[in-house]
Amino acid sequence: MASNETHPKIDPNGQPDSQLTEDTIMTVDKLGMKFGQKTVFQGLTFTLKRGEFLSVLGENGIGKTTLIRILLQQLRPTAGEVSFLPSRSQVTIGYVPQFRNVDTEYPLTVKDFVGLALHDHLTPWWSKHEKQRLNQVLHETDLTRIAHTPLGRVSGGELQKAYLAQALIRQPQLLILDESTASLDNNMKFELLDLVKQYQQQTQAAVIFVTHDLPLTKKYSTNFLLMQPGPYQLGTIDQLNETVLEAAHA
Ligand SMILES: Nc1ncnc2c1ncn2[C@@H]1O[C@H](COP(=O)(O)OP(=O)(O)OP(=O)(O)O)[C@@H](O)[C@H]1O
Repeated sequence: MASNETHPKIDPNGQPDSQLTEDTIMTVDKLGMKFGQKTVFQGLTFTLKRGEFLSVLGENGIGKTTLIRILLQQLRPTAGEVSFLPSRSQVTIGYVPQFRNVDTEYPLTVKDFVGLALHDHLTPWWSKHEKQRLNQVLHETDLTRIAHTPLGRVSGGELQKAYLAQALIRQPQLLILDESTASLDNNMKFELLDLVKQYQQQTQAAVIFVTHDLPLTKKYSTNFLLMQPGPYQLGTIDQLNETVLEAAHA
């Protein structure tokens, strides 16, 4: 777990946390994004450390998914930069999307679906080592029992676990969840995040969790980033109080 001493105090002016440590996995420096004339955010500066669980909060349309798409290099920012340490190629990123229904006729089994993430391209076989890793991740995400069930027949919670298993199979150092618990029932939300936390504790991975869910944020996060129309706020989770949230209408 990252030490609180290296984290910024609540920062209403968006000042950078300049304390790079050997635990730092990512730096975001004066990041800005515009679509045409519309500025989504600007001057976003923070660092992410191994073992940190950062919840990204903020009202609809404030730019949370845009930030994630920049981190995933799906979008190029209009200002500033994101750097990974020691380098982008040495940081594996896992991504769990928002829940979406799968066609009930979707033919792949849970196991085949999770295994898709083993390769960047389709291959007809898996190596012995890959089969072991696949079985291990199915076990860790509690999917062994339904490994041979077609994905179109599983519940919403099981589907999200399958996406999580896909994201974990390459043992990412950074795991990004973009509203991945939305639409799940309460028990399932906690179950999914328990699995995330378990992985994080085993590996010291960093987690970025985009959410509107405050109970989950408070239970699992070490830190928060609150995006809002004025200056954004960063802080440790014990600094996330009602005043901060009310000010942001989050
Ligand atoms: N490709 C795009 N082209 C133009 N505008 C975009 C594009 N992508 C996002 N936007 C706009 O950028 C703003 C931020 O969108 P974004 O999806 O990042 O918000 P969000 O905080 O994730 O919202 P929500 O909580 O509803 O998911 C919105 O006004 C959105 O319409």
